[in-house]
Amino acid sequence: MRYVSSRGEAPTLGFADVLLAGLATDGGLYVPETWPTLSPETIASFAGRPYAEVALEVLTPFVGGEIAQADLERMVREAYATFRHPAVAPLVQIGDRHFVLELFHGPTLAFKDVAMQLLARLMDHVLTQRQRRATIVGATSGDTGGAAIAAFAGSERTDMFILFPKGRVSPVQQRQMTTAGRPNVHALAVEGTFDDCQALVKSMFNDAKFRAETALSGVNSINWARVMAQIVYYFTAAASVGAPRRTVSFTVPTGNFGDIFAGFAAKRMGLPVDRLIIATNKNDILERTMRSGRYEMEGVHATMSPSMDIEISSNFERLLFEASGRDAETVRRLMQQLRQSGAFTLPEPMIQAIRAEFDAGRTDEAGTAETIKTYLGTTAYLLDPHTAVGVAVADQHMGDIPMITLGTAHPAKFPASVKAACGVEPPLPPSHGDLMSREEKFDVLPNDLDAIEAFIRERSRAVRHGAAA
Ligand SMILES: Cc1ncc(COP(=O)(O)O)c(C=O)c1O
Ligand SMILES: N[C@@H](CCOP(=O)(O)O)C(=O)O
Repeated sequence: MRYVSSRGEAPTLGFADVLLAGLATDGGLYVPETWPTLSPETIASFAGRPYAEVALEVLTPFVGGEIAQADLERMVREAYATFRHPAVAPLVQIGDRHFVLELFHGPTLAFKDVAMQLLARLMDHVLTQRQRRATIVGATSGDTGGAAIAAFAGSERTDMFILFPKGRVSPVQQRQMTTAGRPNVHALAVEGTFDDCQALVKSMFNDAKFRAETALSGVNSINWARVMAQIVYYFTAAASVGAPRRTVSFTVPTGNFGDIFAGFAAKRMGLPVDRLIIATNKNDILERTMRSGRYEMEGVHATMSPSMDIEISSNFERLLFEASGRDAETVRRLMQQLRQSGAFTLPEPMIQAIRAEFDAGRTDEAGTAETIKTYLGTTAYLLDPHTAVGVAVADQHMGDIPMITLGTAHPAKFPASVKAACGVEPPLPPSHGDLMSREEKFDVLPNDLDAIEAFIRERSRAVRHGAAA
């Protein structure tokens, strides 16, 4: 399996290089050169099978033989053994044909653990084989950071720097990043929004000297391996409600478009998916794009679903590549317009191609709170605010086909918002023990590329020096 960049000007790479590269050198995102497919019999066989077994089957074609099968199998098994639920990603029925796919039973209570637990093992494996180290940078609106720090803390081959928007994550999310107490992980509170943090990360990748000098790598969903690992649960969920015999739809609480793009990938691989529904909060740029065909930034609003407070939805670029018939020149042009003017208009055939497979909906703060309260009252099911956005939008799109809404976070990550919505304050699971009383350690930095690069250079030198001493 080879991977190509959505902007068409970076070298074609194999899996291990894509894993370490993060962003392509032309600023684009890697996608598989061709989509592997799974037969209906294989998909049917996934029902009731252990999650790790299904993961191995879905992931193997993407790895393309670059990691020995026995090693891949061991890493997959170990990654999913960290989950508290034996099914890893169980389905819970909340309506006649409506299910929530609970993706929050991993170490940090959000869907990011599903990919991050595997990504850390894959990266360590490849770095060990190559006798090298990497500096990992990541931007987070709350969940990616904690999941990455939990997965990489103590890794001897990586120094990790996570940029989060100061004051815009929940206290639980912040503490998951700031209390790890490991010398190789660093939480940086940036004076800005998630989009600023993500732009800083992309600028570091586009700074060729810094990238080479620090052996830069990334763990956001710009890294193909993140999206790849997220494809698996679309198969397990659909198979357990009758696929491929039955078609299903998915509603996905969306921000950076990584999770829903994984659903698109599952469909390309042969999963019978009817609609992929983009659910947005007040930050509704994708919902507006679906209506008008114009992607236009207006500024980010802080909401009770903070992990979705995003306007530059990175993985939308992967969809643009597909919807343009893999026309990298068109993608480059649209991305340049976005950089220059904060907007672009999709050519009509592209927006039509997207509308053929995707729908979109939004809900505001009142709608999110109302959904939490209603579902607690009618089904005794407690939603986190992100999943609630998904459930509210799914309810706008219910038809005869089973609907699976992705449950992206545990309500205990957002206790204040959940309590305000329904009066119940969800407790943290025992695995989180003393999280709220541990000592926090983080640095506050300006939204300034030079300052952040200087900080990273200085800190990773100090860590390496300390390790050598
Ligand atoms: C809890 C939660 N829900 C939904 C999202 C949106 O997912 P994506 O960015 O893959 O669209 C995120 C952040 O990514 C998240 O942390
Ligand atoms: N919502 C995310 C934002 C980063 O998304 P990613 O999937 O690209 O890592 C978060 O919680 O950090």
